Amino acid sequence: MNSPNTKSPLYTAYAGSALLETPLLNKGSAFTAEERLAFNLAGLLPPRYETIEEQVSRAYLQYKSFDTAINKHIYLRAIQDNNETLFYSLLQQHLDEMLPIVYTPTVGDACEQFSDIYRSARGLFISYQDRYQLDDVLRNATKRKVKVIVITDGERVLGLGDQGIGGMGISIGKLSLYTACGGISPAYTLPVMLDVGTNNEKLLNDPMYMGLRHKRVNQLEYDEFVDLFIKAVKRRWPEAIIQFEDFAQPNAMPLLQRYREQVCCFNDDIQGTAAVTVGTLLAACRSKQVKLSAQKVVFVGAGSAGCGIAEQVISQMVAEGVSEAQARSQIFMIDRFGLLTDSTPGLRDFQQALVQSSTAIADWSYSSEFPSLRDVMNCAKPGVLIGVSGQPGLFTEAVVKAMKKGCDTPIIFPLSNPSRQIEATPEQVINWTEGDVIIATGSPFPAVSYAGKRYPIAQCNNSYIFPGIGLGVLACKARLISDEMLGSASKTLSEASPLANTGQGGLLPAFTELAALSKQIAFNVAKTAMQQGLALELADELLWQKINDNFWTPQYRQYKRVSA
Ligand SMILES: NC(=O)c1ccc[n+]([C@@H]2O[C@H](COP(=O)([O-])OP(=O)(O)OC[C@H]3O[C@@H](n4cnc5c(N)ncnc54)[C@H](O)[C@@H]3O)[C@@H](O)[C@H]2O)c1
Ligand SMILES: O=C(O)C[C@H](O)C(=O)O
Repeated sequence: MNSPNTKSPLYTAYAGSALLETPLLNKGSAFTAEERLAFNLAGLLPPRYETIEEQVSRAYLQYKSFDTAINKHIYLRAIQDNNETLFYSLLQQHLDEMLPIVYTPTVGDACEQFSDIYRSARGLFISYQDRYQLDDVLRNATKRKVKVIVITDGERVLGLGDQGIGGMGISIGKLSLYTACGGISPAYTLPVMLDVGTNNEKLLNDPMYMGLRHKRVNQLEYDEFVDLFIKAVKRRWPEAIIQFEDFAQPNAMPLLQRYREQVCCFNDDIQGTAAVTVGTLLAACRSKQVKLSAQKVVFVGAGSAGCGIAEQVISQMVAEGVSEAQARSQIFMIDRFGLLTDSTPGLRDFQQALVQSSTAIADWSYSSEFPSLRDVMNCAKPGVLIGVSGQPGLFTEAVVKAMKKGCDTPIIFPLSNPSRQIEATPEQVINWTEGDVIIATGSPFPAVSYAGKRYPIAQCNNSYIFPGIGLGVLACKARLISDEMLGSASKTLSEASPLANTGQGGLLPAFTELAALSKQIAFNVAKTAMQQGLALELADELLWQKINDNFWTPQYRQYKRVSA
């Protein structure tokens, strides 16, 4: 299929009900009289011809008639499975209102209830049983070229743990954002769920559960399966970007390390999160007129996201001129048992470089084996606090007040998703700091009013980053995705901060500006890839042209009939 975005007519052999049942092609009541004749649609549609704007108005009315977020989600997914152009047109016109329905927080409910609310299949469910027929499975997916794959095994969905096959909701949701915010045509995207079983007893005992009903396969079996999948993708679509999404901690980093030099891939929870958080931190520091390298930064949750962000913060501090040792000494990672130190047992590889030395904290006073979050607040006096634990309520009033006592205008980012897993709500943080705080969350929260002032809440979510990275990689045909390319996305985001640029407005640009921002991120990411020899050398003008050519917008094209 040609890019559905070009103005030329689209030639298709589909006709009659097959055409109406193909969501990428279906126009419903917008098929013209001429098309209805040419494609044997007479009698299959109500007589009136409608524009996409009229269809969007009706769909929005219907959307509004649902009271609960999950029912709205189910309704939108049904439109997506019926008519993708209409779905994206509707989403684009109501982006602020509908992103929380398509994506976090509602996507968390959709994953938890995946088998209960299941209507129709989308994407590829590849089960462990299919491991020796992956070429056939990928061939079944689509005849088209696939450019972006979002893959999950559903083991750590947001902060909701193992959701087994329900993780597919995340792959679908992320790809919806690739299209809505990064302009990647839905024709070229593929959500994938690798079903290796689940350790979630509730799901294993649920008669509705649609995934494999056994515990997750062992590590050797798992690694072999993922490897077979990556190799099969390489054979079928050698240029596709693979985005790893919501893998649990024991697999997230090892998979990234194993494949990042072999295929064009990235892990959104490690690298996308690091890029968006450093970009947002830079904006916060700029609006406070301080340097990130002058801050002590505390993380609650030393997992994939926390350690990924920490390493990127260190790189940024080094870029600002401090030594790596100095930068590392300013990072405090807290996990279940307290601060990670060089005497903490059982640390994972990626946590070991992020510990505090026992000598550095020798004069701290604390009562348990390792300093608690509160102890760290009192003793280190950090300027930045980041929550990526998936555990609600960890930023207590005492913790936030202790932090405020030790610094001016703390920067506090409770990033755990979905909303109900957040470490402290924006309202709590603003009350406890008496409004003297810079805050960003991972899920959307409404603005807070405090003492006559309105505080918009920035959503420091990966969705600011990955659509632009995908668009840039596709435009320049980058072979790999480097840390520098992610750093360039971060910098572009920070430069777009209304608060840092003007002293007013949100810390991050509105989601409605994401399409323009994604194009700018794409451009800068592609330039970095070229400088590193990872992509085609293109003149700026040609690169912009490729970005714009790749940017799909939801408009109907005129169809012409070709015989089958
Ligand atoms: N930008 C974003 O919005 C964004 C991006 C990525 C992840 N997240 C959120 O961050 C959370 C973690 O994601 P992850 O990929 O790092 O998961 P992970 O499982 O790799 O890490 C979570 C870590 O938190 C630790 N933890 C659990 N309870 C704790 C406690 N009481 N105190 C301190 N630490 C505790 C765990 O031991 C683990 O190391 C999730 O809720 C996810 O939704 C948000
Ligand atoms: O999915 C999101 O909203 C961000 C992040 O990938 C997460 O896992 O929370």
